[in-house]
Amino acid sequence: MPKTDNIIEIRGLEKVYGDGVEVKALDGLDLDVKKGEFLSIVGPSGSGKSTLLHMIGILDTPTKGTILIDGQDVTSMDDQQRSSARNTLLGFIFQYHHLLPDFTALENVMMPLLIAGKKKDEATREAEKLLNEVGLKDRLHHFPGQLSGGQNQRVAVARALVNRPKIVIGDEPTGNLDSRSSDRVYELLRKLNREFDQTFILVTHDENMARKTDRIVRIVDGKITE
Ligand SMILES: Nc1ncnc2c1ncn2[C@@H]1O[C@H](COP(=O)(O)OP(=O)(O)OP(=O)(O)O)[C@@H](O)[C@H]1O
Repeated sequence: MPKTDNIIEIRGLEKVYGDGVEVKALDGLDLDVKKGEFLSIVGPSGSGKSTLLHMIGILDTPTKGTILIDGQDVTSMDDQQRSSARNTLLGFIFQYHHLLPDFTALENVMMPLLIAGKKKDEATREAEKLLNEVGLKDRLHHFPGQLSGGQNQRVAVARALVNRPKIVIGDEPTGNLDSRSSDRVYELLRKLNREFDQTFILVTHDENMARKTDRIVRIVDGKITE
């Protein structure tokens, strides 16, 4: 196979939902994403953006087509390989990835590091650093129930990024945030993208943010139009 600097290669991707009334959410979609690219996905409601993100996140399987992530065909993996690829390659900034209510902001962000086997001191330091960067230095020991929606979202952003996944995917990562917090989160993602050569793929309705990314991929009716 020829060597490529693409971290993601998608070919002929199709997703059909439903038995009875069928909906073709993705309709033969091709997409290459370069390592270290910062990409935004835009398009009208129902065009297939979240479906595509779920496929890239190895959270759902396509009806047809292939997805290569970091050279591995994730569409031919069994469940165990899929979950291992998900844990080692990907970070998620999704609204439904809830924080654990009985743990503080700091503990929630430390969790992925502790699971990965890091020492508590080191995990604490790294989690504190990221929480500081998302502007929550003075909320480390608050529980999710004591934080606002936007603050919880920033905790979730810190948690998704803390173990430096190669690819970070986000569905409206700045959706609940005011423009100042939203800019701040974007700047943080950009900084990590440059420092650690992490690849970012974000679905967004925020044209302002989309314009700042390296490339805008526009989806209409399950196909890429530009
Ligand atoms: N689990 C499902 N079962 C059946 N149909 C689905 C399912 N998920 C999505 N769809 C349909 O697939 C199409 C694409 O949905 P998708 O959520 O990917 O769109 P989207 O571009 O993310 O929309 P939005 O911007 O509104 O979030 C829609 O017509 C939707 O109704």
